[in-house]
Amino acid sequence: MTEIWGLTGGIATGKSTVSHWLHQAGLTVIDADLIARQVVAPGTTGLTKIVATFGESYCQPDGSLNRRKLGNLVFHDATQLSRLEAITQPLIQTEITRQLASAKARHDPVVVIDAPTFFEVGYLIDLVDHVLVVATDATTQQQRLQKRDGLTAEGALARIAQQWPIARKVAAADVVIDNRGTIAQTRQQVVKWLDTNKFGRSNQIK
Ligand SMILES: CC(C)(COP(=O)(O)OP(=O)(O)OC[C@H]1O[C@@H](n2cnc3c(N)ncnc32)[C@H](O)[C@@H]1O)[C@@H](O)C(=O)NCCC(=O)NCCS
Ligand SMILES: Nc1ncnc2c1ncn2[C@@H]1O[C@H](COP(=O)(O)OP(=O)(O)OP(=O)(O)O)[C@@H](O)[C@H]1O
Repeated sequence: MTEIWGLTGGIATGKSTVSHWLHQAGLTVIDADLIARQVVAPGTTGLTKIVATFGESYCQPDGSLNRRKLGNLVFHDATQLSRLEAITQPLIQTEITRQLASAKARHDPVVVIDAPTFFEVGYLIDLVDHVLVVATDATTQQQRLQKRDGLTAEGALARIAQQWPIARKVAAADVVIDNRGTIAQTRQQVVKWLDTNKFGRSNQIK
């Protein structure tokens, strides 16, 4: 029997950091952000549809998607974000469902679906047994996002505004990892969660 967990949080609250440790500990991780990139790689129908919808100017000279330009458009305009999601979400959903079926067929004991818009997309909640949320306060979130992605305050706040507020995600969580402190403090909480549930090998986390 495969136990399935959702892993989510707000943009830049630390999902990838935690997800990386869960992978190191031997859990099967389905990474929605990675899948979202794969379904719009050069040569895919996803990219063809994006170019047909938003225009050739959203492609770089090498034929790949101009992610920064498209991000600046859709994260400032909810209508444009909906148009993009209408293209990408069905493709992402199909691939997540396929990877989950493979993991179940292999009898993987624990599968984690790591998705930033886990609650927002609606369908993922029905696939999992429990949800783990990685959270920070709003100021820390904004500071880390600006630093990581080289964004202005306005650019960071626009991206944060496209998701559920982090407090709403925390309220909907079964387990919350508090990532306001140091990386070491967060790692300690993840190790405790793994050990308490007897999931994977927490001593493999680096
Ligand atoms: C708009 C795009 C091209 C911007 O690319 P960029 O490389 O700048 O960002 P990246 O994809 O790494 O995402 C960074 C973060 O933005 C946030 N984000 C991404 N997509 C969305 C969305 N549809 N709604 C709200 N937040 C989002 C997430 O927190 C994500 O972790 C890209 O985010 C995209 O294609 N988004 C639509 C696909 C999607 O819904 N992805 C979420 C996976 S469930
Ligand atoms: N406890 C921490 N202390 C300091 N920096 C941190 C901490 N946790 C994460 N970071 C940094 O904050 C940034 C955001 O973390 P991360 O990329 O893991 O977030 P995310 O939730 O996966 O973001 P996204 O939604 O954009 O995919 C990264 O640059 C990461 O190195």
